[in-house]
Amino acid sequence: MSVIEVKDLKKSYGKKDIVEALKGISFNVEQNEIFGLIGPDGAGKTTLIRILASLMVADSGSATVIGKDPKVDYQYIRNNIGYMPGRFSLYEDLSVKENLEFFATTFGTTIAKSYDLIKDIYQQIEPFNDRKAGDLSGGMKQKLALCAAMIHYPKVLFLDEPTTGVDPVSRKEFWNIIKGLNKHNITIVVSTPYMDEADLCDKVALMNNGEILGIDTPENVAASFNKKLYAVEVGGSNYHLIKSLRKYEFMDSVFPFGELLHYTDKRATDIKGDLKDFLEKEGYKNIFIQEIKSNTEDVFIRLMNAQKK
Ligand SMILES: Nc1ncnc2c1ncn2[C@@H]1O[C@H](COP(=O)(O)OP(=O)(O)OP(=O)(O)O)[C@@H](O)[C@H]1O
Repeated sequence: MSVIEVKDLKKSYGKKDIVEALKGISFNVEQNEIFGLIGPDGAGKTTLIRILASLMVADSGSATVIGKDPKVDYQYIRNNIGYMPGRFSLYEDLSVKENLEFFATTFGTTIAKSYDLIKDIYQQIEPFNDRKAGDLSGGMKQKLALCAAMIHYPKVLFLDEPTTGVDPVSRKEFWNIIKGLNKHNITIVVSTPYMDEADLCDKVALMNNGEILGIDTPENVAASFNKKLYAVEVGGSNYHLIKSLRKYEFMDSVFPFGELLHYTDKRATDIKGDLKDFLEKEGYKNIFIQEIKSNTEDVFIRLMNAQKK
């Protein structure tokens, strides 16, 4: 049996202007997996996590978490899962230690009893034990929130965008922590809008607009891009370059990717020479074209474009 089983889950908001936040989502999460919900703002990640954490009820479909229905056995679910919401939800005017003691008491436990589980993270914030939570840095706040979410030895952890707005170094540290939780037999569902974090998960669901566009290991997702992909650069305005490439009769797709453009062609052959000729005729100089490996973001953009059609 999977730790989480979700089947055709639907949820809408509003009465007049209805927003379909989840349009029939299905997936399973296995024991000890780090399962990533990857998608932009509004994809439905928070709604999904809140339903699974028993904080919201779905309109239809079914879900089980550790074998229980969050709608029915919500007390059991709440006692056995950890939930870290997207926005900092601890008491800003309580100190680090007071916050943790508060959450420990709520679950009938103590910091000492949970120390083995939280120690790797807690040791990083312990020097600030007496500091008010509101005065911690963004990264420290996240670590405190994670400790609080784990204080009762949960079997499943739901982390809703834990790294959003956190600096890159803290983001990396946070992921090291998440990876380290594996040894404690904790199954983790983590949502993120950052595509590069997909590679850190065991399995990912690519979400957009209330739908799952694909579920697989990050390696298989990246490999599912079944076209030759090229990086194109001319050392000038990407805006004009996109406009030129969109005129090219063999253009299949083109989109900005950092400083470069990512381009696919309707032909399966190596088109570097032809494309360079075309761009030269368009008046470009210093043309750089290289075949590259696709990543999760390339696949995501392709799937989103297909979803729009
Ligand atoms: N309480 C609400 N009332 C009306 N619409 C809502 C409500 N909560 C969410 N929505 C809408 O439902 C959709 C899914 O939102 P949700 O918060 O689940 O997505 P998300 O992927 O977590 O994105 P975000 O990072 O923006 O929270 C969005 O269109 C959002 O505007």
